[in-house]
Amino acid sequence: STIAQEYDYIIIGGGLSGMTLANRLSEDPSKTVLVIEAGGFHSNDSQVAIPGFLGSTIGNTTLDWGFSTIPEAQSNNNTYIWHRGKGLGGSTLINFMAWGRPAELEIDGSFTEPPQAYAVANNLTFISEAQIPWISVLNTLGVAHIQDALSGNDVGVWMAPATINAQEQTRSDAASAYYTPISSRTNLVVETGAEVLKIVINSGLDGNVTASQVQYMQNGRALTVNVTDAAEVILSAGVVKTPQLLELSGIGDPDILEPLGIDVKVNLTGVGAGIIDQFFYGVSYELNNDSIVTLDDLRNTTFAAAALEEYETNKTGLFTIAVAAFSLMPLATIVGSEDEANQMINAQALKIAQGNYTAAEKERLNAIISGLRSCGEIGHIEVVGFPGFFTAKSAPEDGKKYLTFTADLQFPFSTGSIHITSTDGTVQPAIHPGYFTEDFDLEVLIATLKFIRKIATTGGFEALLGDEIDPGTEIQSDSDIAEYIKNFGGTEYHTVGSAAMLPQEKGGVVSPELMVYGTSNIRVVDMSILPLQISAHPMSTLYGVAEKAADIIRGVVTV
Ligand SMILES: Cc1cc2nc3c(=O)[nH]c(=O)nc-3n(C[C@H](O)[C@H](O)[C@H](O)COP(=O)(O)OP(=O)(O)OC[C@H]3O[C@@H](n4cnc5c(N)ncnc54)[C@H](O)[C@@H]3O)c2cc1C
Repeated sequence: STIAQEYDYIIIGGGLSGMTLANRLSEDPSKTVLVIEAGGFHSNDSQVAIPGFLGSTIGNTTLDWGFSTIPEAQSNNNTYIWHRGKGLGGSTLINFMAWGRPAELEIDGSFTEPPQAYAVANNLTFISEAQIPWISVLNTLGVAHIQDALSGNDVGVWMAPATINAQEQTRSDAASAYYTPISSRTNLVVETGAEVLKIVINSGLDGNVTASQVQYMQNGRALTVNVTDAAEVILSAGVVKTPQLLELSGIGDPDILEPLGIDVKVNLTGVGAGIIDQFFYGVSYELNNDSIVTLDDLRNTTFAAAALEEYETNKTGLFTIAVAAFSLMPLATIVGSEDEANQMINAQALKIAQGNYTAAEKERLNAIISGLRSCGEIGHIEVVGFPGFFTAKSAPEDGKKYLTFTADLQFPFSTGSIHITSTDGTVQPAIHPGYFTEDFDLEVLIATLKFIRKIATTGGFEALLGDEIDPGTEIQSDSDIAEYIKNFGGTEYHTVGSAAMLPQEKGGVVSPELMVYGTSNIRVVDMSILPLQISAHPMSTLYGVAEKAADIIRGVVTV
C-alpha cells in the first residue's frame, strides 16, 4: 500500500544526522517531513538513558545492527564486529558519549564551556580515582595540559565532556535532544520499525535521475511512499547502510551492480569505495587498590543495586560516569623524538610518491602526510584512560579493579570498501575494512603500545597500577605486539567515506550541497560524506554537518 500523505522531505534513518535534520526541516510548519527508521523509539529505556550503563547495550540486537567484516589476510583473517546503533537516535543510543572536536586546522569551530561553578554544581562528571594521575603523568611524558580541547587546539591532555544532560544526568542522544522536545509537531511523521530496502529511480528531464518512490518493510508489510515533484529523499542511514541503499537503487559502480542484475541508473564508482576506519585497542592494568571505584564495580550486583539507588535518588555516583581522561598526541611524542617521527613520515611520503596509487588517492594520502608534518598542531594518536576492564584477550576477575588505556589511530592511511553482495536489502553489505593495508598504521600502533607502557610506569600510575593484564608483559617483540593488536583490537566505530563529499572525478559521491551526483533530489547527510578522518570522536562534527545541511536544504545558506 502507499502512504497517501505526501512529504517535502523523506529522511531514511533516524540516527544522529536524521534526527537533527528532522528537527530543523520541520521548524517550518509549511514543510512536511517523514522519517523512516528501522529500529524503535527507546525514550523509556533506562539502559539507554543512564550514563553508567555505557557499553552494556552493545551487542543487544534490538539496539545494535551488529555488522561483521569480511576476513582479510593482512589482519590475520579476523572478523571484526562493527556495532552500529538501531533506533531513533542511531549510534548515539549506544555510543560512549565522548564529546570532542578536531583541531582548528581541520575544522574552524568555537565552543563556550560552561563556567566552572556550573560544572561543579551540576556534577557534570564522575571521575574515578583511578584516573587522577592522568594529567600529571602525561605532562611528565611531554604532553601539555589543555584547558579547552574544544577550542580548535586538541593536541594535549584533558578531561573531556560527555553528551550527558546535566539536569537529568541522562544520556543526551539524538532522539532525546532533537526529537522528543518537538515530537508533537504535526508536520513531522516518524515511522519506526520501518526498514528501507530501495529507492525507486526514474530518468529525469535534465539528464539527472530522480527518486520517485521509497520502498520499505514495516511489521512484515511491504510499503511505499511516493516522492512528489520538488520533494527530496535524504539518506541518513549511516556509513554502512547508506552506500548499500544507493547501490540497491542503481547508483554505484557498474562492476558491483551489473553482476547482481541491478540496472545502473548512475555510474558512480565512489559509492562504498575508499572508506577509512580508525583502529583501536586497549592495554589493561589491575589496580593495586581494590577500594577504588571503577566501572568494574558494576559486575558486583550488590554494589550495582546500591549505585543505581544513589543515582535514582540523588543523580550522583558511578551511574553518572563519563569516560573523561583523554589525550591526543603527534607522532613525535609517541615514538620519542622528532627525528624518528620525521624518518617514518619521510619514508611513508616516499612510498606514496612512488606507489601505485591514483592521483586522487595520492592527494588524500598526502593530506595525512601534511597533518603529520603540522608540527604538533594535529594529533595522530589518541590515548584514553578508561576506568575499568576494557580489553578482549583475558576476562576480568571478580572483585578486582582495572584501568585500561586505549590507543586510537586517528588518521589511518589504510582504506577499505563497503559493497552489496545481494539484492536483498536485509542482507548486510560486505565490509572490507582494509586494516593494515598500509604498514605505517601498524608501526604507529605498535609504538603506541610501548608509549602506553611508559604511561603505566610513570608518576602516580606507577604506585596505582599492578600487573599488566592484556596483552601481558610476555608480549614484547614488535611481531608479538602486532599480533595482539590485530587479534584483540578493532573498529573505533568512526568509519567515514562511503559516500564522500569530493569532486566526482576524485571518487566523490555527493556535491558540496550533499546532492548525490547525477540525481536531482537525493542527498546524503551522515558519516558517509566525510572524505577524511578527523582527530576527534565524531559526534560534535556530525551534528554540525547535519545542522549545516539543514540550512543548505532549506536555503538559509548557500555553498
Ligand atoms: C559503540 C559506539 C561507540 C561510539 N562512541 C562514540 C563516542 O563516544 N563519541 C562520539 O563522538 N562518537 C561515538 N561513536 C560514533 C557516533 O555515534 C556515530 O559516528 C554517529 O552516531 C553516526 O551518525 P550517523 O547519522 O552517520 O548514523 P547513526 O547515528 O548510526 O544513524 C543511522 C540510523 O539509520 C538507521 N538505518 C540504517 N539503515 C536503515 C534502513 N535501511 N532503513 C531505515 N533506517 C535505517 C539506523 O537504524 C540508525 O538509527 C560511537 C559509535 C558506536 C557504534
